[in-house]
Amino acid sequence: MIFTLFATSLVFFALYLYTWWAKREKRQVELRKIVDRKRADRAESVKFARESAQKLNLDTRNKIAALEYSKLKEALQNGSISCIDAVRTYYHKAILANEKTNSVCMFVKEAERWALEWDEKAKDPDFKKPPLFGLPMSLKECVPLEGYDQTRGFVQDTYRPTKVDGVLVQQLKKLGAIPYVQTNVPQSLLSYNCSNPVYGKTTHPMDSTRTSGGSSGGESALISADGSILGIGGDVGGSIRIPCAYTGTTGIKPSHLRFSHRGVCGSVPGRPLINSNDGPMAQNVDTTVDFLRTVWADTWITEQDPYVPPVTWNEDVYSSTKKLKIGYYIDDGWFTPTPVCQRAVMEAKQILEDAGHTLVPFKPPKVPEVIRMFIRAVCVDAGKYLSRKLMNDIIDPLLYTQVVLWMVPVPVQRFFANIIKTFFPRFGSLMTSLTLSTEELRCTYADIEAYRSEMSNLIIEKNLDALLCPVTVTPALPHVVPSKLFAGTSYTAIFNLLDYAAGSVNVTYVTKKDEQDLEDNYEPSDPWYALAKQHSRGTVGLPIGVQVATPPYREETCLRLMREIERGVTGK
Ligand SMILES: CCCCCCCC/C=C\CCCCCCCC(=O)NCC(=O)O
Repeated sequence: MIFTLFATSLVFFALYLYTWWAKREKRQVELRKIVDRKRADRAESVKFARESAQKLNLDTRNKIAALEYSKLKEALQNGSISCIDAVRTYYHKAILANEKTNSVCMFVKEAERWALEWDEKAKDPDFKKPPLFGLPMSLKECVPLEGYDQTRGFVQDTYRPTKVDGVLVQQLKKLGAIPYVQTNVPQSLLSYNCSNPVYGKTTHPMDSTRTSGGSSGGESALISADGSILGIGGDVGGSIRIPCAYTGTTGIKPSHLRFSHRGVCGSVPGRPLINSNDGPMAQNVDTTVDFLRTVWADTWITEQDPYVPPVTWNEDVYSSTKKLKIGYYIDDGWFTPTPVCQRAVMEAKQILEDAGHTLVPFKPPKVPEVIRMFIRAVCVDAGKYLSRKLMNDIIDPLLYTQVVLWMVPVPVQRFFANIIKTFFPRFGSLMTSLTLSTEELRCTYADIEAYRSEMSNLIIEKNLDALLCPVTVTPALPHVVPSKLFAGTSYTAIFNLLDYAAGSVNVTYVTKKDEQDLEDNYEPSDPWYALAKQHSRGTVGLPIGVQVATPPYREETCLRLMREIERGVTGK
């Protein structure tokens, strides 16, 4: 009797599995067809951009291509170059960068028309040019742009073009900027590599076996390969700062209420306490400053979205010469960075001291706890939203490790956590991070609020204006590693949890001596350290950034210090 019952259950289970598998296979075939169609559309958009770029004569193109941001802006303002010529030049530059890095999702065809319309308006002698007049700008794929998909790397979200521009894009267009290209992201956005089944894998401009970072990895690759002068990324755990640090570019994640979130689709909708934000990415700090000074010049954003407080650009704070007190750390007590990332912080510290600031050691409290709270609150529902979407899609192989972790039921993770803690304590502790219940989640939200208070008290008590620390624990990693080494985001994630402003600026490049230090002084005491060590080999010449962070609404202080570090490094 028991045997019959068991055998029947087995048959039903096998049948259920087979039906599930057959349904999924059928869906995969449909999805692959969609991918083929989308890739053909992309090829068509590249063709369009190439033909448009070819209409520009070579001399003009070379002249415009050589202009740095401020000169390009000035030339557009004084009319020595036209908007259409600027767009065609940047179509050309992005095509070249894309051939090297696969960083472009779609060229924005309308950019041509918008440029011609601005040029037409500029013929009127009474026309007052807006401040970003004619400036070509790249946008991360998930930034809402009317008529274009925001797929976040999911095939199921292709051919669902956004109906209305996001508030930031509306403002960019009003200010005269011309979005000309959408850039690539990792599937789900919740990763710091950059690959998805729709548009494929974006590579680092200096080493194609490595990632340009993520999730704003299309932006960092395009900007670093000189295919864009200014772009918009997004960041919920490091997605602007890590790609910048990997590629030698610069960017800032403002505290989240300095921009509108209306219509913006992050990695997990309905996430109250871990705040993502858009932010500028560029080749240098001055460009990001100029951009933010322009978009925060007035309260236009607040007028469109009353949830954004009317906080405008504070030039006094940015231009202040007051000497500041800065807390610095090279190790957060959760993940010791590889030697080169520590050296970068010490060099930035020296630069800031030479500029007259006071640098004091600082230890952020409870970082192992912070990373657990972060993972719980960033996933919100223990990964259900993401795993459902992924199961209904073609899953990018570079995301497999993370996907498996989201799929293992939380009670099973909890059951094995204690056993795993005995031989891999850090992983074991994160195995309790996904939430088991609403009650646990509520408690974590309360803990995050308490942590914000604790940090505020510390910063006030120690009279600190800013913090200086690594961006992440290694130089740019091979494509497959970030999904295994998500624990390495503690240096960036903490500032999303705190909702601080945080930016990344390039300081140095990996040297042979750094590689020797890695061999001699970096102990691979657990599998994550072993991964970090193994994949930091062979990185001589790759850029390394540092991070500056300030409490909310002090973006101007953050940028001032980033600029001072940059000046100390480049002499310009
Ligand atoms: C051992 C069990 C662990 C559970 C599974 C954890 C899965 C990893 C979850 C979070 C990793 C966070 C990586 C963050 C990278 C940067 C992402 C980002 O900023 N994205 C932008 C956005 O989402 O808008």
